[in-house]
Amino acid sequence: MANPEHPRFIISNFLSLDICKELEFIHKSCSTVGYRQNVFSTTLSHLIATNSAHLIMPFVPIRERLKEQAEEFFGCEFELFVEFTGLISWSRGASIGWHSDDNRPYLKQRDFAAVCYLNTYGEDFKGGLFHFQDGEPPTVAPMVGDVVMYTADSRNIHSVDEITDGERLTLTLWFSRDGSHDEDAKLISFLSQRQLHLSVHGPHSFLPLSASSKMYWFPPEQALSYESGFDICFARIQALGYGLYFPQDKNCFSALDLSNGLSETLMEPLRLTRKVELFDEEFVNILHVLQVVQFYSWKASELQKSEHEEKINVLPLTQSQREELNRLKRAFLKDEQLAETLFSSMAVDRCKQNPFNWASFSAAVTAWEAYCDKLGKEMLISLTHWRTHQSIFSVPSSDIEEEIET
Ligand SMILES: O=C(O)CCC(=O)C(=O)O
Ligand SMILES: [Fe+2]
Repeated sequence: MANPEHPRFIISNFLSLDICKELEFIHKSCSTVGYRQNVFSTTLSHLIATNSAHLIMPFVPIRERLKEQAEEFFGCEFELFVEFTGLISWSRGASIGWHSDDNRPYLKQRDFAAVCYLNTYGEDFKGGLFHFQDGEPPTVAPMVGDVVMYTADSRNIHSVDEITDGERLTLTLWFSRDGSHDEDAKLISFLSQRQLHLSVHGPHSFLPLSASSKMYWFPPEQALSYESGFDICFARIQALGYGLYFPQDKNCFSALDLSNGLSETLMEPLRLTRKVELFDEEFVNILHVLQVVQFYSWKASELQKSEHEEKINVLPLTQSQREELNRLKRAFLKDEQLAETLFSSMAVDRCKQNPFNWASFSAAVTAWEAYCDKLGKEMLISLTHWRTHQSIFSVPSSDIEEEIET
């Protein structure tokens, strides 16, 4: 039973390293500007809104296990509801002072919090220690895979120190006893609207689409003028050592219509470059490129071990293409220093272990499609069960396989 004065728990190694990496891949390819300064977030409804609903699948078993733990630990007689699920990253400069999680009139429905750490204090970021104002333990140093759970009321006033380097990443959930705040019901209704026309056997479109390009400009108050700051997708691609290039014929950058929004341009088809080379395959938009490059980062060591037969289309960049590339960079990374401060990784050594090569990158493009296709099928079958039960849960894999076969 929980200590009634400060009901809280820490569970070590709750999530495997692999699932933490998968959630990092999802966040780094789908996040938008967050609700606090220097914070970025990925919500499940945002995944649905950007045609990436299949990416909610990895969250399903985790939400289920966390809810069970919360019900058991906090001795709930009735079932709890997940009120919110989101990936949240904190970059340099982000922090939060003493607060309880239900401290606003519109947050009163929050009864319990679960914060899962997806990376590690001291290794992936500096600063960012979690403190409870009273009781034990006074401090939690985030460790990949660990979870801290606490009641959202004033018995668990807490704070997070300012991040001073790297990026601190969490999966954060809140639970409510009040069924009218059930996130599942809202997500199922949204999914039904978006997915109804898709069939399990038909061709899938898992290519990401933008909800609103304004959500990707940092800082958000500059998203109307684009005078300073940067596009967060562009910055993440650049942080991994790539550049972007628009095929000249279609979207001539010099003819760009700024009144339409600078970031709108990034929703046009484009190509990827690295150093002095152009990868001669078209991506539908920047979100597509971002998912593939983040997928490659996640899977690089696996992909480099396997043999690749495919023919790889890589061309040397011409002088005029290089100039175009730099022009784009100046437009989308107005403040390159700020982008580097927020997104540069402390764990550079990991990249050195997996030197880049186009053959394994090409294999990543194919592997990413297979990954999305598999999750997409699972999602569509699960949705029929979720609709029946008005609840999001893991449908047994035997049921899913049976329905894919028939
Ligand atoms: O990330 C954490 O450790 C806690 C964050 C927090 O307190 C909040 O989001 O309310
Ligand atoms: Fe909090």
